[in-house]
Amino acid sequence: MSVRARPTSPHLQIYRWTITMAMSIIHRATGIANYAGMALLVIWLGAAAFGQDALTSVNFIYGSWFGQLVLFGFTWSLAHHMLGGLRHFVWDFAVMMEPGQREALAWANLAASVVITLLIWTLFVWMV
Ligand code: HEM
Repeated sequence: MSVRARPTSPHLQIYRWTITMAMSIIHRATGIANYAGMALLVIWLGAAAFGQDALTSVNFIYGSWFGQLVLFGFTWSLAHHMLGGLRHFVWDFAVMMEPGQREALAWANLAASVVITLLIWTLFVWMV
């Protein structure tokens, strides 16, 4: 029996990628990453409350190259998500929604998140 091709509804592999679409997906992904990152913060605070040995162990893991990579990613995730939240706040006033404006805002979100992350790490990690 031959199967008749059914119409396909649009999905990610069909839509042309745009920066606003990518930012929307990244906003949700960073929201999820923020949950995981907050768990790392709670583990660190818990270890500090537990005692010096526990704190030293967690600091050792977080201070390793992999730990630093994860924390760097978490910093970027927080910065990117916070700026994304502010972007939604701007849209709440029904501005910056026209073609060109929304793309500019999305690129600014991405660029500022990288700048803020590098600034935080420069000031609070690399220069300390
Ligand atoms: C550790 C802190 C945070 C966590 C764990 C978190 C988590 C999340 C998650 C999982 C989502 C996705 C929800 C969904 O798509 O159904 C989300 C959406 C959102 N977050 Fe956050 N978030 C955090 C901080 C923030 C901050 C600081 C802001 C604002 C400055 C913010 C603004 C928003 C907004 C506006 C949305 C909705 C976006 C939309 O409608 O598409 N979030 N957040």
